[in-house]
Amino acid sequence: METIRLTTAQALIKFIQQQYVSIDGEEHPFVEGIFNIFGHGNVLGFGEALEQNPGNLKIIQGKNEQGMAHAAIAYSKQMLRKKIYAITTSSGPGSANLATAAGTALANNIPILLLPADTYATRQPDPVLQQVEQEHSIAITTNDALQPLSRYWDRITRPEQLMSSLIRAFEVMTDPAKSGPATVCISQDIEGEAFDYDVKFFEKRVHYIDRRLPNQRELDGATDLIKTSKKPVIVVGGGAKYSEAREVLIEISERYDIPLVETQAGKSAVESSFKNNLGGLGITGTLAANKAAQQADLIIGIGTRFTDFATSSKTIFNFETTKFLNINVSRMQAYKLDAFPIVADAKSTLEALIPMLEGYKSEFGNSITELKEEWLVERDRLSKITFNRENFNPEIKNHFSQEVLNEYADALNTELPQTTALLAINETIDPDSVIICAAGSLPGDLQRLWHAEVPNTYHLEYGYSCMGYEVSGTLGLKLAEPDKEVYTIVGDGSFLMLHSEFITSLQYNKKINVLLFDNSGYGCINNLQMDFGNGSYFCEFRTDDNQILNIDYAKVAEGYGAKAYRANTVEELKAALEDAKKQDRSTLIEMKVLPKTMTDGYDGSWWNLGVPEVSNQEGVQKSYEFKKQKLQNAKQY
Ligand SMILES: Cc1ncc(C[n+]2csc(CCOP(=O)(O)OP(=O)(O)O)c2C)c(N)n1
Ligand SMILES: O=C1C[C@@H](O)[C@H](O)[C@@H](O)C1=O
Ligand SMILES: [Mg+2]
Repeated sequence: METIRLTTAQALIKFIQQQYVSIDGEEHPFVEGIFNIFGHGNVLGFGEALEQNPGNLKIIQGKNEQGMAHAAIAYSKQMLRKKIYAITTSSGPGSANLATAAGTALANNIPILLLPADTYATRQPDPVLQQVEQEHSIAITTNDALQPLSRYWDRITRPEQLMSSLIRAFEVMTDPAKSGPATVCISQDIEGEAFDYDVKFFEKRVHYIDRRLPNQRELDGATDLIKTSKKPVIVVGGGAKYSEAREVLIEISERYDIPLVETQAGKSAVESSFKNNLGGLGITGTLAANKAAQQADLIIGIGTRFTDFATSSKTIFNFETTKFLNINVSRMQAYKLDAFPIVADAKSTLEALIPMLEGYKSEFGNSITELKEEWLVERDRLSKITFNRENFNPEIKNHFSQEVLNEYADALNTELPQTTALLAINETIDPDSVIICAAGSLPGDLQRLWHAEVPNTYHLEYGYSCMGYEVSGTLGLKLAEPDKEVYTIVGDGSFLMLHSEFITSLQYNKKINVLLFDNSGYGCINNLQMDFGNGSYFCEFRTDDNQILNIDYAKVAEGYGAKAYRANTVEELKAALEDAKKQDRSTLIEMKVLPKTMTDGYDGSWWNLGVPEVSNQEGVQKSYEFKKQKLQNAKQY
């Protein structure tokens, strides 16, 4: 056997450069690059291996392990899971910082390769710097915390273990049904230990991402269900986007009058202007989509996990009469809601189904257009909200008095409502630019209001809805879309939680644009607590003497070296957006927006929250009674 003597880290770096994927006949390398933050756990092993043999890998120094992993997730998500970045971190806190990102990748089914360093295999220096110690087991390290957050997890304590481990990791990451984070932890002494590796291990390896085809039984069952339904509705989930099913979704919808409604992950699989696209479903959905869903006697879930928030899946449908048909590459997902399951690729399934439905028409007829038009009137209204200091009735009603709203207007020196600002942005930025968001009130506003007219230009991380994904993710977006403008849509809370990769974007000249909506608080959570009968409690950003915090975020951005703008009117905002397009370095536009001016929920969408069963507050008691009533008609599982 021909062998090559390499350290474990050298072998790993050599191997990942030889991994290719083949999709629809196109082949390319799977690993684009590697983010790093070096510490004592990885600087010698991984650092040396990368310095000696970076090959074509793009090497990027991150500023926070979670942040750089979020950038990697966004890159992979935007590349429709066809390419990834790997991440090398030190041990202990460096790897612990990956936990949030691993969860984000897992919840969203996004492949990334996490390579945290681990404690010593020899245990000689134990406890090494940053090693935690448990009384009941010496084998547990910080990296065990990543096990439940990884789709694949392994610990390398011998150089030769690397071979079988990496083959498994890449098999998992390149399988659409299992895709998610692969975590390979490497004992830091083993990173540098050498072994005579079989040269075959380093030969080019192609992972075929084939489209799984539906079988005849599945197709017949689906045809029967659709043909016997009067009002079927298609839920376009993330799987439809990854499968690039745009054309077939439009075709089935147009030919058979079947409305499309979108999840956060599915939005922009089909452009918003498509006549039968009714927009977002669920608690953050549109009036049109939720009305169609309530009328439906068949829900066709395509590549959706049916999360209850993004689809109101357990409450919005009529469970006495509505049937479900799920098309999903994951058997686990396809089983949900007692559906008739088709375990197959979305695009291939629709291609096969379309001719089988010949002669069918739903009973929606013109009502799809009517629902859409009714919603567009509402959207237009939301674009024109203006504040006044006497009798302003915000979208989120009966929470703050006029006095408190005026206090915000004075403290933040603004009269800008959130929906007005957001729709001005939608109007001003180029349609092929890409926006990203993850948490707070903005995802709801976006799912309802944003018109994405170019496929794959709406990037929402709403599987984990992780604050801090937004700015970090935009760096990954720019790596995936180097020729487009990319925009972070972010609240002040999320910005404060994590924005360290903004600096990385400046460092490597990867221009991103941060659009910061500052309402001085955790606005959506404040809405939740007050909606359910509580007071305003620790969700506003107020000082001990009750003053509203006013942070100069533009100055913060300038301090980093970015071009910054302050825009508190629509005119200022539009001018800033136009000027930002001309810049070649990262920009930040700070908008002070009034609280309670985000969108509210529409009829039919409801969210099961942990409302206290007993409370002295009348509002809480009423909320609990309402919940009990709602749960009577909700699906129990
Ligand atoms: C990492 C993380 N921690 C906590 C939460 C819970 N959470 C969701 S939204 C939110 C507040 C968001 O505030 P901000 O970004 O200012 O947005 P706003 O709601 O004010 O528009 C919190 C604390 C979360 N989603 N992610
Ligand atoms: O708790 C939450 C409520 C949602 O409104 C928000 O978007 C999400 O980030 C969250 O965590
Ligand atoms: Mg806020």
